[in-house]
Amino acid sequence: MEVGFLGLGIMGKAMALNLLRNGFRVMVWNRTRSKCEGLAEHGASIGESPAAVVSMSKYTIAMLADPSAALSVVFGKDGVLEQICDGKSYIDMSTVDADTSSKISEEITKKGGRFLEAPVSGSKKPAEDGQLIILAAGEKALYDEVIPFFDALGKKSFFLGPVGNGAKMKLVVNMVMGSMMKALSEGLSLAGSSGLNQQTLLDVMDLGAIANPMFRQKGPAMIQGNYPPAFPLKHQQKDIRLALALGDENAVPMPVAAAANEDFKRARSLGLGDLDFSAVHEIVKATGSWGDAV
Ligand SMILES: NC(=O)C1=CN([C@@H]2O[C@H](COP(=O)(O)OP(=O)(O)OC[C@H]3O[C@@H](n4cnc5c(N)ncnc54)[C@H](OP(=O)(O)O)[C@@H]3O)[C@@H](O)[C@H]2O)C=CC1
Ligand SMILES: O=CCCC(=O)O
Repeated sequence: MEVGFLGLGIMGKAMALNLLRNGFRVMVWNRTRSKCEGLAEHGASIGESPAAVVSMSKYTIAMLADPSAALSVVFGKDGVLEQICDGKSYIDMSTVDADTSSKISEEITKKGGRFLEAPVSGSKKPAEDGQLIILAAGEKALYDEVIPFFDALGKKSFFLGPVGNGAKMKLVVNMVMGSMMKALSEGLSLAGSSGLNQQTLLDVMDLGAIANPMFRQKGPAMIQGNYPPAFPLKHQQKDIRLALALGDENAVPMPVAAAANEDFKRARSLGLGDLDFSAVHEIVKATGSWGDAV
């Protein structure tokens, strides 16, 4: 099967490579063209625009930064809408809000195309290893048809019903994740300030009821003040902001997530947006009594 792929950032590059490794013919496009060259070395062809990719592909997958990127790639000049038509499908795996996804879905289907939203849980390494968790919603027949792609990209796919449910599920998960990251950061700071060994704190937590891969993977680097980007902080802040908006719409109070959002916003304002989201630790450290101030 041939497939188009739009957006070759941290996630998109790894995902497109996995499709190639699994024997699919892939045509890629990225706003910054230089990022396409690495994929071409692995056998991808390069499209000159999103429209060019859609014109050559029965299925086109997108993995873009945020709602504004997702909308501009579809609605902009030389965008997806210019070539989508009966017989072609668009699968947006970016993390966006339900309104953005619905807008895209409506216009694609008006043109006769089919649409699926399919944001993912799992970061750079799971993307490289084809171990993502796929949260799909939209047209069920299309979901069934693209399972071979999802099998190459992930370890488990969920079909969650109408368009919007995938986006919402993803935002809820990342709202919890952002709040947990703030809690971990406060725990490390409190341990340090109280004269405890921070690695021992991680070891203790890893053996008990709150053990989880995120603490295990990010904790040691946070102690060292290292934040190589796997999940960029600017995207975590976008997700928690969109989750808070979903909370507003549904009158769900979320004071913990709102407090975490303030720290992620502050981190962005201090230029930490392109680091891993664990860099929020620099903000927690700076506002406490332990560690180096930002
Ligand atoms: N990293 C992670 O761990 C995870 C990320 N996600 C989500 O996946 C999506 C991609 O994340 P990730 O790969 O980390 O992000 P990156 O920041 O690494 O990549 C973003 C991609 O979006 C493109 N882009 C940004 N703005 C525009 C625009 N206006 N028009 C066209 N293209 C644009 C970038 O192009 P260019 O190269 O030109 O800048 C790049 O290809 C996000 O929605 C993120 O929330 C989901 C799960 C995990
Ligand atoms: O959206 C990013 C999620 C990162 C993860 O699930 O580890």
